[in-house]
Amino acid sequence: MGIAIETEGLRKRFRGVNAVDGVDLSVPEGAIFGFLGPNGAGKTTTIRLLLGLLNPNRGRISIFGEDLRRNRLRALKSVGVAFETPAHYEHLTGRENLDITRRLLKLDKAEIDQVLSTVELSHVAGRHVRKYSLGMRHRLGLARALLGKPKLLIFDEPTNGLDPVGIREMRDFIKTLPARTGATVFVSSHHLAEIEQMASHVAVIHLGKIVFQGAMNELRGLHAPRLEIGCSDDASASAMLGGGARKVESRNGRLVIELSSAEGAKARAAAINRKLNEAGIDVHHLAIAPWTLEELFLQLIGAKPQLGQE
Ligand SMILES: Nc1ncnc2c1ncn2[C@@H]1O[C@H](COP(=O)(O)OP(=O)(O)OP(=O)(O)O)[C@@H](O)[C@H]1O
Repeated sequence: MGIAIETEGLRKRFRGVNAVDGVDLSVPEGAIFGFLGPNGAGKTTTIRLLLGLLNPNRGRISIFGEDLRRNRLRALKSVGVAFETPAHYEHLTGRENLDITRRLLKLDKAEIDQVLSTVELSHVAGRHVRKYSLGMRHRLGLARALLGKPKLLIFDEPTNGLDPVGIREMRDFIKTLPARTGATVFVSSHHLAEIEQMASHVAVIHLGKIVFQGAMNELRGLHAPRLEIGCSDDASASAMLGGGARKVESRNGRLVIELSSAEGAKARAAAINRKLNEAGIDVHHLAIAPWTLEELFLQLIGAKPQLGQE
C-alpha cells in the first residue's frame, strides 16, 4: 500500500500566529483517515494547504508521490473535494449542477448517472436543488467530488448542519466509499464519535500541532486500562494498594488504579482481589475499565473542550 498524502513540517502563519505548526501527516492509501480536532485547531487551514488554496510558510506536501508545489495540476488531478457547506446552483437541477463540473473536467456523460446512483440521488436528479433537503445537498456535494473517479477524497466537516439521521446516513455512506470506489478518504471532523465510527486511521490536531497519529486501535491502546474497585474500606485498601509509581484515586465512590499495561490485567485484578480479601476487606465491585476515546482525546489536547457540540 502506498501513501496517499504526505506532509512534512507544514506550517501556515496568520498574523504572527501559527494556525498549522509543523504538521507531518502520513495517510495510507485505502484508509478512511479521520482528521480530528476542536474548533479552531487548524483542520480547515490544513485542508486548504493540501488543496493548494493556500501556500505554506514552510514544509512540503505530496499527494500520491507528486510534490504539490512542483506538480500542482498532476498532484490535484486525483483529488475530489467536498466542503462543509456545499455550494450549488439553486435554480438548476441536481443533474445540471453535476453537468457543469463534468464539462469542466471533460468527462463522459455516463459518469453523472454513476455518481448520482452512488449517492442515491438518481430519483431526484431532475428536481431543482432549491427543493432539496440539506442531506440531499450534502450528497450532491459528494457526488460532485466523485466525478472523475478521484483516488483521494477530501471532506471538510461533511456532517456539519445535518440532523442526527442525516449525520448517520452520511457517516454510513462515507464508510462504504473505499470499497465502492477504491478511493482513500480524508475526512475532518470535531465529532469524536463520528470519527470513531467511520475511520480506520486518525490524526488529532490541537493548536496547529498533531498530538496523535495512527490506526484507530493504536489510539485505543494508548493507555493501559484502569482497575475500578468498590470495597468496604477505601482508606485501608488505598494505603495497601498505593505506593511506588502507582496512583490510586477515589472516584464516584470507587477506587481507581492505573495498571501498568493491558497484558496481565486480569491476573493483576485477581491478585488485588485476593490481597484485599486476605486483609479482611470485602470487594463488591471489580472491573477492568479501558479508557474511552473521549477521555483519550481530552487527555491528548490537555483540555476540556465542549466536544461534540457546535
Ligand atoms: N484567513 C485567516 N486569517 C487569519 N486567521 C485565520 C485564517 N484562517 C484561519 N485562521 C485562524 O487559524 C486557526 C485555525 O483555523 P482553522 O479554520 O484551520 O481551524 P479548524 O480546525 O478548521 O476549526 P473549525 O472546526 O472551527 O473550522 C484559528 O485560530 C483561526 O482563527
